[in-house]
Parts: sequence; C-alpha cells; structure tokens
Amino acid sequence: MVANVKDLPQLSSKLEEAKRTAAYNAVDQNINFEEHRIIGIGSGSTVVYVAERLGQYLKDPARHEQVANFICIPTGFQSRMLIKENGLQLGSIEMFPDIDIAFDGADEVDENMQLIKGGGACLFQEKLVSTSSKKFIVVADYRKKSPKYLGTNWKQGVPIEVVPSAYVRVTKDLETKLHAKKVVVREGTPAKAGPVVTDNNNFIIDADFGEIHDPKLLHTQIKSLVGVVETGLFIDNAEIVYFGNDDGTVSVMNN
Ligand SMILES: O=C[C@H](O)[C@H](O)[C@H](O)COP(=O)(O)O
Repeated sequence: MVANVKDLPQLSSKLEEAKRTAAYNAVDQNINFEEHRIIGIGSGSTVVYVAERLGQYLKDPARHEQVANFICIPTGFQSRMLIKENGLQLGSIEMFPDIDIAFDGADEVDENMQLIKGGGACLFQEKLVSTSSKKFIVVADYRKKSPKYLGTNWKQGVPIEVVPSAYVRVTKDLETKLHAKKVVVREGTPAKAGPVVTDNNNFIIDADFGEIHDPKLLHTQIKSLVGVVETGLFIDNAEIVYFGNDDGTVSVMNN
C-alpha cells in the first residue's frame, strides 16, 4: 500500500511539502490504473513528486503490474532522469504520440487556467507532450496562483524558445512590434558563460510584458515572429490545476 498523503514524513520546508501534496493528490485522483498506459512527465521541481508517487505505486504489489506497463514520455533530460530513477518505463513521443494523461508544473496560473511555463527552459517539449495528451494536469505550489493576470507573480517575463541565429531579430521584433518592456536572452551564469541552450539546442528569450490581459493573443503574436519555436504561454491546455498550500491543504482549479 502506498502511504496516505496525510501520513507523510516532514520535508525540509513548507514549500517542498506543498509541492509534494499537490503532486501526490494529482496522481492519486487522476491516474486510472485500468485505462491509462501512456503517461507524460513534465519538468521542474514539483513534478519530481509526481514521478516519486508513480514509483511508489510501482512498488505496491497491488498496482505493480499495471504501473510496470506504463510508458512514460519525458519533456526533456531532467524528466528522462526522473522516469529512470523511479524505475518507470521510458518511451518517446515519436513512438507514442497519443498520451493518456500528462502532469507538469507551472510558473504562473491565472484564473482561467492559462499558464506561463518555461522557467526551467523546457517549454517546447512540455507543450508537445501536454497538447498530445487527452488530459493535462498541472501541479504547483501556492506561489504560482496569480491574483488575476499572468505576469503578476512571475516577473521574469514570458519564456520564448528561439532558433539561435534568430535571437537578435526576435529580440528587436519583441521590442518594436510587440512593445515588450524588457527582453533578455537567458544566460546560464554562473554555471555557464553565454546563453542557456535548451534540450533542443535553441536559446531562451524572456520577454516582460507586464500584466498580460490577453494571453491567447500575445501567444499568437509572439508565435508569428520568424525564429520563434514556441512560447511559454500555455493556452486552453490545462484541465485541472492542483495548488499545494502552505497550511498543508490542496486547492483544485478545474473547468
Ligand atoms: O521549464 C520548466 C517548466 O515549465 C517547469 O514546469 C516550471 O518552470 C515549473 O517548475 P517548478 O515546478 O520547479 O516550479
């Protein structure tokens, strides 16, 4: 039997516990052991607990056979490692383009469940997986819930993955055509001199637009710039969001 969420050992901080509570509840309440087989596993520090929970079910004799048959589709290098470390079966989106259910974190979630993602530079593969999934579940801690508009809590800007040779052109277009307040090519310092290179060998630009009142329109405008691979605005994609609160409870947002 896997441990009940209420009986788990303490972690190093309330924040980590909030992430774990969100992730464990999301898995427990959404995985259908009989029907689901292809599972998307996202990136970041919250989804770590999704993979951990699936790993616990794998060790549970009552669920072992079903979970051993799950094929987990990663959204990047970190996610691939999470799948392997928890003993889960790794698959690729090329082999399994139709995903039953996917779990991932978010940097900010607005009241309509539109998301900013890509704080960890994994947005392209995350969008590929989440939009290939019948059900996309977001797991987040209390800091990610926007009071109203995207861009309120997440001040770093919208992450945008760009083809390296186009970064100057995209930077100019974001400033002049889309009137971004601040545009920064993400650097890897101190761990790396120069730009962050994504798992797809692209660069990331963070473009600050302040409060985003129409994320759908902004996504379309950014996406139309030559050189943009994908934006970190995830529009009409999430079905349920689990927020772990600092008092140990969970809030659920859904359509
Ligand atoms: O590129 C990174 C991803 O979009 C993450 O899912 C996002 O940054 C949230 O990460 P965390 O769970 O660490 O807050």
